[in-house]
Amino acid sequence: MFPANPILLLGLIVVSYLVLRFLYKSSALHRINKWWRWIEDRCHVHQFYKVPQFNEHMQENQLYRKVSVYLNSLASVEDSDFANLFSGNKSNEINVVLDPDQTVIDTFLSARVHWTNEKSASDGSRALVLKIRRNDKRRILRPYLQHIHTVFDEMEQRRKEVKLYINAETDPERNGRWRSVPFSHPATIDAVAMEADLKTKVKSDLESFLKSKQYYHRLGRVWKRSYLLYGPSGTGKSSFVAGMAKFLCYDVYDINLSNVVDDSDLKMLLLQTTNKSLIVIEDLDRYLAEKSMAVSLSGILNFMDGIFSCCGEERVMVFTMNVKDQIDPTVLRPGRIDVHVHFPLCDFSAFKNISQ
Ligand SMILES: Nc1ncnc2c1ncn2[C@@H]1O[C@H](COP(=O)(O)OP(=O)(O)OP(=O)(O)O)[C@@H](O)[C@H]1O
Repeated sequence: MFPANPILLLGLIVVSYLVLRFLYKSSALHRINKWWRWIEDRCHVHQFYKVPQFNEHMQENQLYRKVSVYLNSLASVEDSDFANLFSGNKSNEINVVLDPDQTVIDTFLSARVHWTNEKSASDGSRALVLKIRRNDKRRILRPYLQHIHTVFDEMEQRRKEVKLYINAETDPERNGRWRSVPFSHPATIDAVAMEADLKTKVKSDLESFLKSKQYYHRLGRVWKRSYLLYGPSGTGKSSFVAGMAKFLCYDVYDINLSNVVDDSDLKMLLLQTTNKSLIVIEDLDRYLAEKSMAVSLSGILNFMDGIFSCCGEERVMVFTMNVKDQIDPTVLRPGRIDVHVHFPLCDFSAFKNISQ
């Protein structure tokens, strides 16, 4: 099959290499692939769905915004012939935005869909037009739109600036009102020195919590999880809380129990927190040991697991303590505390990690 003459064989290899190099350099393979897809598309009946930028009352269509953010995040946007480059909100962030009349291809559950960015010649308004094969429509349309919603929500969550809310106000008139500041704590979970296995376990526990909405709903449970971080002072508990908030991209509500007037004030504070938040009470053991607590033990128990703690979802509660041995076991029972994380005094390897 191959020429016996070595010179001919060498010539054949060189020519094949040059042909392949030419095809690759001239984007001919890319073009052939495009033409093939074009021919293939002509062989199917399609259905079109328009997502206009504005409704008939000229209000912005939220779905348009979601689809547009979703499409601009796809790697295939970069394959379109024209795309615009914009700087993003964060430094080093560059956004690729589809130009009018450009088409981007997406794949979902092995079906290919096309989105075209249309601009109306009459009023300049835009619309995104979804082209989907009629055969795939029933199977993928709804799950695909749901997928776009989910991806959009995740992206928004990652992009938003995390805030720290504090109930620091001692003025009785204003007590119970949250004050917010940008949360700029430099700690990350990775930067906290602790046993590697334990860190991995906590990270994967947080990750699976984020994905467990259906699981909690199926069991009829509120989508929340509580952590107890305990160990001597100065062992990294507060830093770990900051790392958790950053990892989850949740706002932090730091409850200072000294500024809480009574049980119902604590209730109000909780009711005024938002979903997707991390609610922290530091040094709970010290507070529970105080003789003259403004908030009763039952107030604390209800805060952790009572009926009003269920108003809202996707919340993580974190309590820190120096020691948990003297604590009333009802405070620590499962449901009130789901995960216990011990922060021992630094050993030599942890010390090395911190001081690096
Ligand atoms: N394991 C650790 N990993 C990284 N940094 C640590 C660690 N332990 C302590 N530090 C550093 O020591 C300082 C105190 O840590 P942090 O406030 O997180 O401790 P804490 O356990 O919350 O203390 P307290 O109980 O007194 O509030 C911080 O600057 C933190 O960066």
